[in-house]
Amino acid sequence: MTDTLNVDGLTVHYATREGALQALRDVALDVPPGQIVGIVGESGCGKSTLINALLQLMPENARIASGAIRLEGEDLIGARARRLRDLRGRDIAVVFQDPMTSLNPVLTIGRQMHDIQYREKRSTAEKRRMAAEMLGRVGLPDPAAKLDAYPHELSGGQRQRVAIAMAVLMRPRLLIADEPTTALDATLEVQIIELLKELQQEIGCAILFISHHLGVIAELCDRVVVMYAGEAVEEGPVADVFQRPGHPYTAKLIECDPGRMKTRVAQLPSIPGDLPDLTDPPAGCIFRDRCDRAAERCRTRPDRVALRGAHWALCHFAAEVSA
Ligand SMILES: Nc1ncnc2c1ncn2[C@@H]1O[C@H](COP(=O)(O)OP(=O)(O)OP(=O)(O)O)[C@@H](O)[C@H]1O
Repeated sequence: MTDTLNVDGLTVHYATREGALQALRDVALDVPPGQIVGIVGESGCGKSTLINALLQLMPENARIASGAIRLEGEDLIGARARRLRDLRGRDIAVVFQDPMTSLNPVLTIGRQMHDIQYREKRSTAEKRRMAAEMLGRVGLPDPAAKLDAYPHELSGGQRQRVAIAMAVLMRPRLLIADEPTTALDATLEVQIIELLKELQQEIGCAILFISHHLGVIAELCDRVVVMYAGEAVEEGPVADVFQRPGHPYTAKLIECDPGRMKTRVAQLPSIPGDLPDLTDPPAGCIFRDRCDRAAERCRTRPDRVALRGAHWALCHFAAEVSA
């Protein structure tokens, strides 16, 4: 079956005064239909660059040096601007950390939910009914009245629910959720995660879920991709990756504070050292300078080492780390 999203060998550079900054190097990932794939990595690992590339909304100094991005087999990098607008308006929905990114402050919620159904052949009354029903589904009290409210009249949690309701109303093929719960308190976060799970099962879309929270990824996702300094360094089924990581970076994240897996602390554990300079990344393993296991061999670039099932890690010692 064709993957909903397929990213292959994606390399993105930013032009900077110091030279080309290699924000993504040879990143590959697949999101199969109906699955939830998580992406985890510390700040600067390239998550935003990846999302912008997926949406083909990149800053002027960005350049896709190589690779392919396919939505159900259709190449997005070569797609025309009009086709991309169509895809973004219907097939790819995004829920951002700050719901105001996707809500228009000067339009009522009802108007925005009406507009998002622009391609549906429904009457205005029917669209309004569908919108209210969706607001009810995401747990907003008094949904019909909320349609006449402006975004600033709602709380942050309510706005995020509206953003999710709007995304789901699109019935997208791919939903990209970019840290959608990071700004919310823990109780709300649980509710939003439950909601995403439920709606995903209902509409059957694939989800790419970006988060700093290892616990949330563990709870929500089928698979996880761990990113470090512009590279996907490990990927596999969530339980397998978190229980038996094959990359020392993943192992370190988990080892630094295993309690976080349960308590969902909002930040990734900090591990000693800094990200490498991406205008001049080290040859060989990208994690070498921060890794306890670094050896002479790590001066050469590791290949993917296959572990159990569809689990791999980009480390010469993956089999030992995982054991
Ligand atoms: N427009 C830009 N020009 C130059 N460098 C950039 C630009 N945008 C991002 N970068 C650099 O690219 C690298 C990846 O950044 P990116 O924002 O994708 O990471 P991130 O994982 O999303 O981090 P965060 O969680 O902090 O947003 C970083 O080194 C960042 O400084």
